[in-house]
Amino acid sequence: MPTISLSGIAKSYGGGDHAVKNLDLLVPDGAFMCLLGPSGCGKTTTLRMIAGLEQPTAGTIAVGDRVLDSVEQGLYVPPEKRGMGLVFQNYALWPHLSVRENVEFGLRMRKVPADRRRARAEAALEMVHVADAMDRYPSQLSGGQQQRVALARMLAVDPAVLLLDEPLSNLDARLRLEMRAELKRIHEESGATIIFVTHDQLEALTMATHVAVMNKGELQQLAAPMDMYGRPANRFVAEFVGSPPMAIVEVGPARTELAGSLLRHVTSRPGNHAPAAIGIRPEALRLDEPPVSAWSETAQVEAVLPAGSSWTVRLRVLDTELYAVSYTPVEARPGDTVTCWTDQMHLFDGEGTRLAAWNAVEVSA
Ligand SMILES: Nc1ncnc2c1ncn2[C@@H]1O[C@H](COP(=O)(O)OP(=O)(O)OP(=O)(O)O)[C@@H](O)[C@H]1O
Repeated sequence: MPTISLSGIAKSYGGGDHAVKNLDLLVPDGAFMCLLGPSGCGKTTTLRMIAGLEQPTAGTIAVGDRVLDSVEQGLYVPPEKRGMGLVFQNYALWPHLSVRENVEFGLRMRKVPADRRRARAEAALEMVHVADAMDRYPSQLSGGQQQRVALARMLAVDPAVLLLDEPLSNLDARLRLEMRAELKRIHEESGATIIFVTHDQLEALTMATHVAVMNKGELQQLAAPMDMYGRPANRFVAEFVGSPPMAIVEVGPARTELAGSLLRHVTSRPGNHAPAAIGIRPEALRLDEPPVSAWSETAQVEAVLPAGSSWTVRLRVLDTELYAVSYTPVEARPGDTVTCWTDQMHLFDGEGTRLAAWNAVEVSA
């Protein structure tokens, strides 16, 4: 299926505030696109408009040359004629139908002959690893299995576009992890285009080929996951993507001692102007021997929080608390004085936009 394009899409409900504002988005053929953002940012509304479940109040949605919505031309294609499969957070399986019958349901509606129906349902259930529960009823399955059956029901129809709205939200941590890997495999095997709504940045980073971060109905950035992490377009994306979040140090006129120290380092390099804020990711704040070119300060260790494979350390650096995350064991104890350093900072201007180029300390990711 060709590229899905949204141009100038807006949506307001009953004349109220805009749930989605002037959205331009290209979803390339075969992409795994995650719409990521906090609750209420317009992700679900965007997905529902692509599905045809909501009509935009302005703009155009097209798949290749085929226009699905055009407010200007008064054009609207209903959901069943869009050739897209949908799975929502509250996946409704028919309780009176067996797993197999549930998965065959969509095929039956499309008048697929019985033998082919059976084969495709079985293949889809194999794909999501619930084929052994084929003859059970939904009430006899765990939440995770039900979720997989909902996915199989959609996959059996073999849509070129899969639209998924927080489909893993009801699963426990282990199943979520398993299903993420599963969805990634299904995407690679089927070649389908997937649009996936989530507010979980880890989910987006681990599965997507493209991440679209939204806030307050507006697209903040569209990028490949690691680019988004390494080069966030603005403060919103910088703070939303990454866990623990990036520390942002304001560099206003009444600045903290830490801000002053960072600023001296930044502006000591030729060509660097004073930013309005400086961001440091916890994993970029290091506690080992600093290279000469890095910014460094002495710090007091306030707390060490081991988490199995990583150590989070709360530090007091001059007059400010900062968190460092280390993936090698931290020997320091509370009360110790250590040296912390970084050579990876993100500089933001007064509008919150990340300053594009910052020589010598530009994040390499
Ligand atoms: N049917 C509706 N009627 C009125 N307002 C709505 C409707 N659906 C959504 N909204 C509003 O539109 C905005 C965007 O909602 P939307 O559901 O798209 O956000 P979201 O990012 O998917 O959030 P969540 O993660 O909580 O589902 C919100 O302010 C919401 O209150």
